[in-house]
Amino acid sequence: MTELRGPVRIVGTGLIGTSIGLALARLGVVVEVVDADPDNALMAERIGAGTRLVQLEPQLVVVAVPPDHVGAVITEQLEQTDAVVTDAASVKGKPLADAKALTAASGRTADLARYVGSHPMAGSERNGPLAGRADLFEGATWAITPHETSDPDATELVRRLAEACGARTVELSVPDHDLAVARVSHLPQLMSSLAAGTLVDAPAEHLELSGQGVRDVTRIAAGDPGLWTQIVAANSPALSGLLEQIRDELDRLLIALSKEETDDEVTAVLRRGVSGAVRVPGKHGTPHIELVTVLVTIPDRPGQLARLFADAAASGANVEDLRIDHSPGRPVGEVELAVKPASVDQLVEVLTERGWVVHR
Ligand SMILES: NC(=O)C1=CN([C@@H]2O[C@H](COP(=O)(O)OP(=O)(O)OC[C@H]3O[C@@H](n4cnc5c(N)ncnc54)[C@H](O)[C@@H]3O)[C@@H](O)[C@H]2O)C=CC1
Ligand SMILES: O=C(O)C(=O)Cc1ccc(O)cc1
Repeated sequence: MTELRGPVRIVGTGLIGTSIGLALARLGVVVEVVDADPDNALMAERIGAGTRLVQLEPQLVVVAVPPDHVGAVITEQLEQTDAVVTDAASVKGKPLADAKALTAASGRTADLARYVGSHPMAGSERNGPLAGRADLFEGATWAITPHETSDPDATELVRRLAEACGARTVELSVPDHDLAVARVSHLPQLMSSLAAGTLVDAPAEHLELSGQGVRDVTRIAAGDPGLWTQIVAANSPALSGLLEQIRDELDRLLIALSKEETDDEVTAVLRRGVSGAVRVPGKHGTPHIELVTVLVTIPDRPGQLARLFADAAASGANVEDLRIDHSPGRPVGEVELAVKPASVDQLVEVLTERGWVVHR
């Protein structure tokens, strides 16, 4: 009963809906794509995320529309089908409250047993079907958020959906989910936007000094302001608490900076940051592991990265993470390889032997 057999109907074929469609279609699941914007549904179909008209009843409906519309679309799909319905919205409290109000108004509260919320914790700052990727959720975490009356079989089917997309699932209550994402997703988005916003009036020659740090901090600021306004507004209670905490710390920092002796307070802020940053789990949801980074200078010529990886592999080191800092106009780039401490000596030795310029 809980096997994911399909058909799966995807309502909303933007970045997330198209990526889910591509992942399922790859496994041979029949996918139907629906979108309020016919061009987006057509584009999703053309790139292989599903078909616009599937004559069969869906087993599962995935609602991947912006948060403000999710509750209404969930309700509509519960009414029109006998399928299990899930959604992918970045916030779970508001869609559930909207769906409860709408199903109560039409006397169909019992339908909600077939609804189980979910949230894939992967995406990008891009939107629309063309940004979709079959491997977007590979190795990512996917939150499953059953509510009080969700049917356990429905919850299991939604878990199967996440697993079919290559994700690992975590089950959370709706309020817990919203608190968690306020910390790990919505606050970082606002901090990135605030930092990037200070660059709007910066002179071009200041921006020329930009390195990897500012790129890292501002990457997600490029996210769609329309979507993020809906996410932030829907999660305002959880976010307000965190923003008040940041405001208090900013006030303390400003007072410290206005004094002659600022070092202790500034160091305290920076130390707290180090302690928080190491708590962020590593890739594939595994606990954070201590890694050592090795910086390699790489000539800007075709084939150099492939040669570097082959040489790194020859040393026996497994590259756990990778960053390429390549400023346009420079004849060389820097590649940062992160490896386990036990393999770093051998890596540096082999790379140096083979002519690479390596810094630790
Ligand atoms: N962007 C991201 O990185 C992530 C987004 N999400 C969530 O996934 C959902 C979709 O986000 P994206 O794919 O990024 O947005 P998107 O803007 O790329 O796609 C949204 C799609 O929904 C369609 N749509 C809007 N209202 C509709 C309606 N009433 N009925 C049918 N189609 C409708 C739009 O035409 C568009 O094609 C949102 O709820 C978002 O919170 C979840 C994880 C990551
Ligand atoms: O771009 C990134 O790194 C993200 O983290 C994307 C993202 C955006 C919204 C979500 O609800 C979940 C993930």
